[in-house]
Amino acid sequence: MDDTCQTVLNTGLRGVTIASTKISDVNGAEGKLVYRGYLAKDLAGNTSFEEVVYLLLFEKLPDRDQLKAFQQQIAEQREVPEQIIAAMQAMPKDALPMDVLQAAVPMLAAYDPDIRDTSIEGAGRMAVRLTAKFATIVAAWDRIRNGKAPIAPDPELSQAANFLYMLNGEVPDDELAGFFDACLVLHAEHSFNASTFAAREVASTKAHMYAAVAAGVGSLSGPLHGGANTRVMQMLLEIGDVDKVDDYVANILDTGGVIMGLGHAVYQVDDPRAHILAPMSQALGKRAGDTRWYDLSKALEVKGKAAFKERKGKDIFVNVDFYSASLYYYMGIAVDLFTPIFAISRIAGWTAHVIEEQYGGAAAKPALYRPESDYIGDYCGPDECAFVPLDKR
Ligand SMILES: CC(=O)SCCNC(=O)CCNC(=O)[C@H](O)C(C)(C)COP(=O)(O)OP(=O)(O)OC[C@H]1O[C@@H](n2cnc3c(N)ncnc32)[C@H](O)[C@@H]1OP(=O)(O)O
Ligand SMILES: O=C([O-])CC(=O)C(=O)O
Repeated sequence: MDDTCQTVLNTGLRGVTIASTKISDVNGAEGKLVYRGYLAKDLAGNTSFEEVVYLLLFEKLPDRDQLKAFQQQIAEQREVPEQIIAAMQAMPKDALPMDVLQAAVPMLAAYDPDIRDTSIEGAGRMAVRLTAKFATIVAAWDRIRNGKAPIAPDPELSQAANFLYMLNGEVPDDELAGFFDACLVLHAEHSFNASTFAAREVASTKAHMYAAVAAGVGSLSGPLHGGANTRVMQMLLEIGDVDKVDDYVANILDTGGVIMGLGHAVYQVDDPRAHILAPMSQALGKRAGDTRWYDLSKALEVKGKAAFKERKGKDIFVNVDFYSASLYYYMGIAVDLFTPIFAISRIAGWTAHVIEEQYGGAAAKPALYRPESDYIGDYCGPDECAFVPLDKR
């Protein structure tokens, strides 16, 4: 390894700043999340997902006319080529939804008329297409795997309401659509999280947007990242009852496991998004006349935090995936769709970051991410091993 390199071995790059960005800021100490200067908590519930996509892509909030035109642009791009739907119909019905979504990304690239256009305008059009179509793919897959025909998108509906409509065949009421919209707003962007970093790393090679986004989807699927929301719900279902929380927590910590939805690589306080998601989960529980999953989440938060502190002598906090789980469950969404739902929102952040990576961020950086590694493998004594042909080994 080059002596001039800063050594941050096996730290997962925690605390290492690798590039500047104008897109978002995560203040881990204060628990603040800012999208292009605006607090995400001020945007959720007060703006639509489409407004936030516009903000992330075009660096400012739209005025009324700009928003109307942008909503129309998104609505016009929601249809997915029938060949891709046919390919999905040919897939095994038990395929993982994140695999299906990831597989659809290069297929979408094959149908994108701008795929050879390297201009920033072309990238912007690709970003809009991907954002519009992700929701259609996720909803279509859920229907296909359940033996139902996909529902065509309704251009009159918002991205949030249209997703729920394409999933269930029913237009959601305002409260449900509003809550789902707020979820999309809250999941849209989070600086250099693992999946965005993966997307930016691919974009740094000058590969096209779809190649970068496919990497982002793969990274988001992991249980330590976006995949945690599905695992949180599986954990709640496994516990099943508030009375069993103590035993569950003790057992998981005794066996070196992790409580899904707790802990974060950056936040040293509660994730600010959890404070908005939790009351929405509680409200939907009340509306359903069954607050069990919210109550169980709350008990798990309290007891999990206390047990962690007792054992490790330090605090742990809830992250975005903790309360989104019960919230989506109350919406009647299949548990393994929670992470694809994260993706139908985070696509906005990924595409904004790909554009920033390729067409200019806040400051110049070398085009290609290429860190060093420390070789700790074998040599044959002081020298490299002498090669032995196959038939002499
Ligand atoms: C959208 C998102 O990506 S948000 C994150 C979603 N992921 C999860 O909810 C999965 C559960 N959480 C975790 O695994 C972790 O908290 C992470 C990966 C998210 C962040 O981890 P980091 O801050 O890097 O901490 P790290 O994994 O190094 O853990 C530090 C210590 O806390 C422990 N710890 C961290 N999170 C948890 C948890 N949820 N439950 C129990 N112990 C935990 C670790 O075991 C480790 O203990 P040790 O020091 O005795 O080895
Ligand atoms: O920032 C992270 O490490 C994970 C996260 O919360 C997100 O991607 O929303």
